[in-house]
Amino acid sequence: MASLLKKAEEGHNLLITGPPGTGKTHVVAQIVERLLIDGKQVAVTSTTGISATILKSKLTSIAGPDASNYEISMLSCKLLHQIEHIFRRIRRVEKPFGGVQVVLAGDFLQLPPVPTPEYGDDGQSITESILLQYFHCEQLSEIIRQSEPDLIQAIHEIARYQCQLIV
Ligand SMILES: Nc1ncnc2c1ncn2[C@@H]1O[C@H](COP(=O)(O)OP(=O)(O)OP(=O)(O)O)[C@@H](O)[C@H]1O
Repeated sequence: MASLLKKAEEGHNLLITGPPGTGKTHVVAQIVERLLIDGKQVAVTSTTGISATILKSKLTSIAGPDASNYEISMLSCKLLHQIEHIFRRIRRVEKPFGGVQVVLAGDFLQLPPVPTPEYGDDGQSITESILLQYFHCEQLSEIIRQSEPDLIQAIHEIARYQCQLIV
């Protein structure tokens, strides 16, 4: 986590992924708090109401324009590109995201994007987006929420569609 906080403070765009319980929400909350202490403006969004509620409960203060987006597996490629375009147009800065630092977090093995054909959005995941070249990507792997070895093994196996645990 220390290295992620350092990267965030240095202004890098971050993509934080990992299985359930590896501390993604925790580290995003820490990053937000740290950037606020550094005097930056931070906007936090989420693709689901429940994850926004969980994240908000971990934050003591929130304020707009460094951006953090949580539950990133549900963000479609099209929407990410639209956000990038809007940031560039509004700020009139020809850099990725108009120079706004962006932190994305989530688990691509959890909920996928919902296709919205009426907006021409096929629901493609951001994993193939060319914008990811502008991100420092880090995968968290240590499951912190659970301590039981069997359960942790089952979580990893479920994520790989290989669960063999029978109760
Ligand atoms: N560095 C840490 N120090 C102490 N506790 C931590 C740390 N990281 C995570 N935790 C705790 O571990 C639990 C799981 O963390 P968290 O909810 O951030 O995981 P997650 O990866 O976001 O999970 P999910 O994908 O299910 O939302 C929480 O209770 C959290 O407070």
